[in-house]
Amino acid sequence: MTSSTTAPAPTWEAPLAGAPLDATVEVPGSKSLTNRLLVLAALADGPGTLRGALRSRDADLMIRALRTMGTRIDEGDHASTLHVTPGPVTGGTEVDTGLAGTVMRFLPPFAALADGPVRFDGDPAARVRPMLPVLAALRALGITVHDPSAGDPTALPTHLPFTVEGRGSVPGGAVDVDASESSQFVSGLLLAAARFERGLTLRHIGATLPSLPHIEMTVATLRDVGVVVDDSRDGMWDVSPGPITARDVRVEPDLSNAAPFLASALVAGGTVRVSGWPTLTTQPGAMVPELLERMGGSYTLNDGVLSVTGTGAVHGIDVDLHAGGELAPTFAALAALADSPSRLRGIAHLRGHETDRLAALAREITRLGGQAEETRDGLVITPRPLRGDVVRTYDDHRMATSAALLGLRVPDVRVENVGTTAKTLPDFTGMWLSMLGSAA
Ligand SMILES: O=C(O)C1=C[C@@H](OP(=O)(O)O)[C@@H](O)[C@H](O)C1
Ligand SMILES: C=C(OP(=O)(O)O)C(=O)O
Repeated sequence: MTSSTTAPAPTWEAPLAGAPLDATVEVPGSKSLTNRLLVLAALADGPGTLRGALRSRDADLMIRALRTMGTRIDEGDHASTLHVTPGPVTGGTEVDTGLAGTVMRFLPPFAALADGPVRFDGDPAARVRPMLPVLAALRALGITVHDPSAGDPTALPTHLPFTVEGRGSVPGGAVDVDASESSQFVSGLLLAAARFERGLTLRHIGATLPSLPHIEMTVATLRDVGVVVDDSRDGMWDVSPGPITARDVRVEPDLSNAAPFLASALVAGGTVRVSGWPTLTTQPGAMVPELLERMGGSYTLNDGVLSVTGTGAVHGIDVDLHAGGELAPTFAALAALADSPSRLRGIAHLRGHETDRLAALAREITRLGGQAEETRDGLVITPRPLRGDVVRTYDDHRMATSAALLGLRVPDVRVENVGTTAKTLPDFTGMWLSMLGSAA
């Protein structure tokens, strides 16, 4: 008898926490900072260096894309040290965005500076992520953006794939953008704007603006390299034309990637520490300690070491995560393990993330026997006794890490395609196991 059944995808058995935790975790560099600093280094007035940079799929896609557009990037003694030598931005090339929002949204404005066409494409899952606002802004600035392989090659593409026809310079000026689906539309335009002849006056015209800390991160990284940015009016940014100063910078650890590790202390009890925690940061992960405290943990920050301690009790929360949507999968998993209902609000834009995260979280929590419902702009999660099953991850690194968090308490959670964590954290399973290995 022949069978056309394909073998089930291998799954990773999420380990149960056998005892309270006592672990210190070293989290690699921030994805958001690494990919901003790489873009700015590639546009700078001389060679610069990133230290403690993230090396993961998203960062490596950014490195490859910048190299293909004329930037030289060499590894130093350590893979996380990157020496960046800018060159003229070259076209006649292709950029693979993978599933990286930072690559697909930050690089089209950069490619507008190229001396020829730059074709963008990515993973199948990337082809449904929103792109129109940034492409419409480029077109309004006089840049041709089109898909030569489309039925109407002059139409403005709404999604990947597309081609940006660089002409060697961008006049710049004033433009509107609707960034209600992603702050990355604003960040991408601002990052290249100092190299536009007249700079850029950008106005957000949408009803809501998610991920403000990430826009503040863009403005702060621009100011750090000498770019003049006026953000004194709400929803408006004015970037003056001028040089971008080459620098030698250290990248902060990724606080959003620290979140599932710190949250483990609440689920398993005990203490989890993350070293290198900045006292001042624009990362939305800065919200994590206070949110964990509201859910039953306690924390201290001493000499750059953040320690979160839990008792195993997790309380429900009503929280607006508009400013830090990328934290939602971690908090949804915690909510499913809590002793009272939770509401996560302000995160409608998660429907355009790596996957439709609201649908994916509701579906997977329900699959384990939990109760999770989508609302217009978030999730309502009512704790129920959970049972093990395969958790689908939909190419989403944060679906995988949140499934691991559930697996600390729910026996027999098997995580489909845990390798998807390589998007931002290539050694996730090793780090997770060593956190548990040091259980008291
Ligand atoms: O600019 C950035 O580095 C990011 C901005 C946010 O995007 P959205 O505003 O699309 O949520 C965030 O979720 C993403 O992980 C990283
Ligand atoms: C939304 C995320 O990623 P991206 O940068 O691909 O948008 C994320 O990391 O949670």
